[in-house]
Amino acid sequence: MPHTPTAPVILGNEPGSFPRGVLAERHPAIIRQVREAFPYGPDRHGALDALLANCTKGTIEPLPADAHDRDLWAEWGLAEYTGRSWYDIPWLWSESWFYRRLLDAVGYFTPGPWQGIDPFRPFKLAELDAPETDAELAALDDLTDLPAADRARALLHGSLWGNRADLGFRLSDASADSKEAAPGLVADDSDTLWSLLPPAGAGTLHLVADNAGRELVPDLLLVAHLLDHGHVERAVLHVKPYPYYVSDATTADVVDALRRLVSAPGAAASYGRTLWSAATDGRLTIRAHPFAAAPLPFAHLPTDLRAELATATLTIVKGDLNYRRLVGDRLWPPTTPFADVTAHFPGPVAALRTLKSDVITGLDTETEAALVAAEGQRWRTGGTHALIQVRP
Ligand SMILES: O=P(O)(O)OC[C@@]1(O)O[C@H](CO)[C@@H](O)[C@@H]1O
Repeated sequence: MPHTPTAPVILGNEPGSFPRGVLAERHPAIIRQVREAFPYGPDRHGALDALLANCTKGTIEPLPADAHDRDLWAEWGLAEYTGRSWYDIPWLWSESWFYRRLLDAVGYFTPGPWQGIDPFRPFKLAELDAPETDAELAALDDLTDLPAADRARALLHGSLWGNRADLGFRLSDASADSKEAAPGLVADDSDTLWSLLPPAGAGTLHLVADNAGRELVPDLLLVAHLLDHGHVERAVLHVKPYPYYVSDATTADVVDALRRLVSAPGAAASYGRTLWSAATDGRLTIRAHPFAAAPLPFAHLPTDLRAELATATLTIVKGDLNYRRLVGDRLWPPTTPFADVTAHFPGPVAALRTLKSDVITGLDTETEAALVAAEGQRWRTGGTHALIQVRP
């Protein structure tokens, strides 16, 4: 019998816990920011007021009878959680539900003037247009003279640390921008990662993207390098089908990032052109599967997506939320082997993640002890540590 490890699912009801803070403070802050960012009329303000009351004090309510995705949410457990407090059900579920309901409140799915308007777009664009993005793109010129393998490693680290502070994280943590990245990684399987992506590889990379802007740009640069240097023949970029977790990338965000790259000075533009032509000839495809915004762990991948990922040479899973979905949003003992908790995944998988929630696996005993001695449990959520974990 294979060993199937398990641990308590994270809920939002533990007083003083990080998840409870997200439900009780971060979500109201996000409602406030979105409200202030658009000239919504009284109907939208009323709907945002109702959501604020519901998500902090109310219970999970059914979707309207004509909701386009009623069947999906039924499959994803809505009936089981209806009538229960947002705090008492799996945190992963209530967070996804928040973004789904926020989009309802701003009219994203309703025929009318606000249909399809991304409520997070002003924040995403501000980041893409920021001087820091210019500086990051200009730094690519310095990589040009490096041997290709060193450039690849630098781009891998760019993609990893690009995850450091997503916009949702920054809304409730004013110091997130100024935090120094810890020098070391808490786990580093990058040698295994490179062994799965040798030069002259003929396979397909799947990259499950996380945030737009300053995370997506380095993700795209890494993909461009891997395509350009023949590590893979094709790449598939998985994005969200609708705005989610404030800064998660959608197709529109990929377009913005690509346009930013091709119009940049210096080396950045040639990465952009590589990607643009790969998209044009089918070597780079974008996928926005509904399951990308599902409130469930990847152990519940639907059949079509499971079959697709089974053919991948490697799937790179970016970011904190995708890590939670990959290993299961549970309070694992930190030394639980990463290979055990990802055994369900249909092919080789790599996680690139900065640590922004309680979930962690795959640490060795010494690393965990050193982190606890230095920081108590703050290292789990502070966004200053990172990992590269691979299950071949
Ligand atoms: O997936 P990302 O962008 O790296 O992080 C998402 C995040 O900010 O949102 C969750 C709390 O809302 C946490 O899992 C994590 O801190």
